[in-house]
Amino acid sequence: MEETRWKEKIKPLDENAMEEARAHWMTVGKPLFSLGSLEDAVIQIAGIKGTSDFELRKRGLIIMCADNGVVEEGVTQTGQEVTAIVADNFTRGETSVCIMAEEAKVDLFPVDVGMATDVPSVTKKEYKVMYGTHNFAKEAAMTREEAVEAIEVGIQMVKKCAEAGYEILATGEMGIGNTTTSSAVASVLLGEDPKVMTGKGAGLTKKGLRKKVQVIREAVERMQPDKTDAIDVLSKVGGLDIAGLAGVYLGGAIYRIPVLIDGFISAVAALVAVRMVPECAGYILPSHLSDEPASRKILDALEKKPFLTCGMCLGEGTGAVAAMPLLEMGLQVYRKMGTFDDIHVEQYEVLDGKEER
Ligand SMILES: Cc1cc2ncn([C@H]3O[C@H](COP(=O)(O)O)[C@@H](O)[C@H]3O)c2cc1C
Ligand SMILES: O=C(O)c1cccnc1
Repeated sequence: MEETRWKEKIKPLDENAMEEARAHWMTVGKPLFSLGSLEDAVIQIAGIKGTSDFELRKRGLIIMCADNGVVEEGVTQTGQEVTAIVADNFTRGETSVCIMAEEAKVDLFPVDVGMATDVPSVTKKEYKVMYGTHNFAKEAAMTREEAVEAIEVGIQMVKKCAEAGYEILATGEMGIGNTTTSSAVASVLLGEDPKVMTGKGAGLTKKGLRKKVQVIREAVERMQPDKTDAIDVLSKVGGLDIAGLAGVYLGGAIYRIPVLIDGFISAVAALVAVRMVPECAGYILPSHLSDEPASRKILDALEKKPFLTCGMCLGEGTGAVAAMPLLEMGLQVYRKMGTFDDIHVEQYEVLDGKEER
């Protein structure tokens, strides 16, 4: 089983480093626990990195780009040529996430894991699994082997980033039709009705949304993906971008780099990764709550509480990139702020960090 091979490479979080970070927060001269989940994130990242003394200055965003055969069914507002246009624009600084990433000092790594056409500025033969998936309304989106290959591409990308010294990674995707595949995968994995798990994606009329739900429902009923086997679900009704991102989460756990979830699609990929190898969950951090209707359910299933809730639903990694400066602010308070002793504030009782909040 592929999962066993990945699982063997993942170690548990470093409890000592987390204990040190937790204890340090208790000395920082501010109301205890007052930076909320930013404090938890710093503690978690200490566990990931195996030290309570770390920086998150070198930041990367891995953007998985792929096409989805199911767009033939009329489940999107634009054609699949948009995937290639936006992918190319990632390399010119001309997409929404490029502009946000410049502000947040995040480097972009767009990857063609399966676009329908080659985009010379992005496509590399070694990462391209296939030229778009098949239409899952008619046949399985891809073979099991192709899904695993896309997962391996994600792991490889993280390896490269680890070797280049990246300290934190964000996930992003570009692929017209990928909210359809994400809703299909999520409804199978969570055992929910496709209607509950499906939204308008990049924009659909009410009629278009009804069609999208119907296409997902019929495909799931016909192909009967095995909900206990995430790779089966991916290959029958998923996408190469989701598979590639699942690999990025696994890679984060293997190479001990924190990986931020972006929006709906990226959260579904995190769910796939965690269903394959539950041990990778500790290496994953949330960012925002996407406005796609099923996002809350997916983050709940992952037991991740988003830092930001501002109704974003853009994809490309925008939500994950938006959370980076916030995390950085929390980290710099942890690193630079004086202790209660330094600022001459006496506490009546000194707590050890194990108290209930
Ligand atoms: C111009 C444009 C830029 C985008 N950037 C991200 N997405 C987002 O929309 C797509 C998913 O929505 P759907 O499933 O409805 O196709 C993904 O590519 C996602 O990243 C975009 C979509 C468009 C149209
Ligand atoms: O939440 C997302 O990631 C999202 C939602 C709609 C369209 N594209 C991306």
